Amino acid sequence: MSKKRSSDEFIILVLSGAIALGILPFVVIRLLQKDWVMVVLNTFAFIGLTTVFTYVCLTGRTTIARWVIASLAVIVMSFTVYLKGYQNILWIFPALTTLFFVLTPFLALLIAVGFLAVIITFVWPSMDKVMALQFFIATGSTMLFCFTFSYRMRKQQDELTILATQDTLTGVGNRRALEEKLIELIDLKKRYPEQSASLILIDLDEFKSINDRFGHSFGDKVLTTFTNTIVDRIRVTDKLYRYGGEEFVVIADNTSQEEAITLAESLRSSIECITFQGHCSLTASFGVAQYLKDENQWHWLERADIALYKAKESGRNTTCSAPDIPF
Ligand SMILES: Nc1nc2c(ncn2[C@@H]2O[C@H](COP(=O)(O)OP(=O)(O)OP(=O)(O)O)[C@@H](O)[C@H]2O)c(=O)[nH]1
Repeated sequence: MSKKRSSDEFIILVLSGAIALGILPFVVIRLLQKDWVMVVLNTFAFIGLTTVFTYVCLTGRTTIARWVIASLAVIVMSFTVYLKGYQNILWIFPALTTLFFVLTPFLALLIAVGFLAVIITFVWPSMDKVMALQFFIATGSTMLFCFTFSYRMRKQQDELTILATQDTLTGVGNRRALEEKLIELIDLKKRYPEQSASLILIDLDEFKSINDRFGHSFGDKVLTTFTNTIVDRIRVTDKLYRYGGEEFVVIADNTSQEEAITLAESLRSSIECITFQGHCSLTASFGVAQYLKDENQWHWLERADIALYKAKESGRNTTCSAPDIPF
């Protein structure tokens, strides 16, 4: 089955693959010229980059790969300019650009400035004033363009991630974020089956009547007050998600069924205490389900939903436990 690659993996694969292919002709040329030091240096870069390419291809991991590419770019280019002098200065431009592709903008800028400082010490004696000016303007503008581009791209990426995973009204995680978190958590439970995790499905009681009596925007305010109350009460490691209109899920990692019921009961009491300018009070029903070995996220949610249904049937403003139906 073919695996969809992330844009991160794609960038690293293109960079490592393209630079390795670009270096290969120079390994051959330096061999023919019997320039052994350059043969070793270029072969080192070629092997490093093909190793990165293969590693990312097989594992999909990019963190180490980013650092290897950045280190190779800086080390190999510094040695090349040191050995070959000013005639090889052109190569520092792809090296500078690479830094901004693989590292965060500020880190790339810091390393790029250090890298250029090293290069300048090597080429300074062979530069006249005009050449030096050309060098500063060309490298400075390259860094400025790369930094601006990379900074904007990262900001947009962060904004898109928030848009895709956050509920716009309440600011808690949305259904998509919930599904991603459940898949990640189930993967973790498969590796560490001795650790528990529980889901608390929460549904506000008679919320339609709040909307009908006080209006939709008042209903919106009730929803945000409710989520703020829950977020304040749960641990930082627990997370709240909006599952649907007035339905929410708390994921409590490392929490057994009994502990989750205690948590749900304390959340239920906190919600009961909220009053809205004397207009109305709020209650909610809770369904609690501890993760069962081998079940998937849908089965887990379905069991929590059965418990929630039981809570609604028992008269609302109560907490019920999910049945242990094996998957
Ligand atoms: N204000 C507001 N209302 C919403 C939002 N999303 C869903 N709702 C409303 O939530 C109400 C849910 O109504 P029902 O599904 O009948 O549930 P309920 O009235 O809470 O009754 P029970 O769940 O049986 O206790 C509907 O009136 C929806 O319009 C929202 O983002 N803002």
